[in-house]
Amino acid sequence: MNKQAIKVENLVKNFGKGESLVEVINGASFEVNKGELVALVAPSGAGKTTLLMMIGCVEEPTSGRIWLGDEKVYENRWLTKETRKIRREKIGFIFQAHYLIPFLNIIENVTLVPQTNGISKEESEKTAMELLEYFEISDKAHAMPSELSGGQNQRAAIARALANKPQIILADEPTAALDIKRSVDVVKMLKKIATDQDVAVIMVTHDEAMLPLCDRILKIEDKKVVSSEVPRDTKIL
Ligand SMILES: Nc1ncnc2c1ncn2[C@@H]1O[C@H](COP(=O)(O)OP(=O)(O)OP(=O)(O)O)[C@@H](O)[C@H]1O
Repeated sequence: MNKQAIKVENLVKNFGKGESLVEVINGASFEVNKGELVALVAPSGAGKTTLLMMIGCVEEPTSGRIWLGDEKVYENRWLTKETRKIRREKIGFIFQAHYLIPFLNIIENVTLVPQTNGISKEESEKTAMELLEYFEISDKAHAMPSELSGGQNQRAAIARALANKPQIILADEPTAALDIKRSVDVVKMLKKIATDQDVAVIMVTHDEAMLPLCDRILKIEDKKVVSSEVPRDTKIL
């Protein structure tokens, strides 16, 4: 079976035109395998979120090629009209602020996308409860997001990202609002998901303490993407 979950070839992203042209990514090529947790690091403004949003079929690249699993989704244009469908079926997003819907309880938040995808209420609630149990917040299933701690809300947001059984998780600074212990918990959880469910996870982070918990680092350098090993000698909690 093909191990590749994401492949990007010669990707280019510019914003604006003429004098106001901003080149953000210029010729990025890399792959991420199933089961891998990869940290995406670069200075502020270097294009981390932009890159994540292109892989997530949210931001249209300027040129290049993107494969998600075996499917080529972009070659100088989106190869499908239904980028939203690809997003819904293949990708789970996790953000810094958890973005749970405040007027829905936790289980309603987690079942929203599967039900939008046509999964029955019963089946989506069964899967959601399994996920909430896995994340040790099943007792909060009927609580509102405002009744949960920051770490519990972030775990609920990860459960929501997993509810549509994505092949790829794109996490944009998922630990930025958490203290070190909770951050370590979240990153270890992402690694466990990657391993247990053969999901590819790309996690944007500014926190060097999280790097030893990842499998590999992708850095944006000179508008390209380079891969490096994680520092193994740093001791973490
Ligand atoms: N819609 C847009 N229009 C014009 N320029 C944009 C747009 N979105 C992003 N940019 C520019 O692209 C560059 C990369 O932005 P991006 O948010 O991807 O960086 P980042 O590495 O995620 O930064 P940070 O770490 O601060 O979140 C920045 O110079 C930004 O100003």
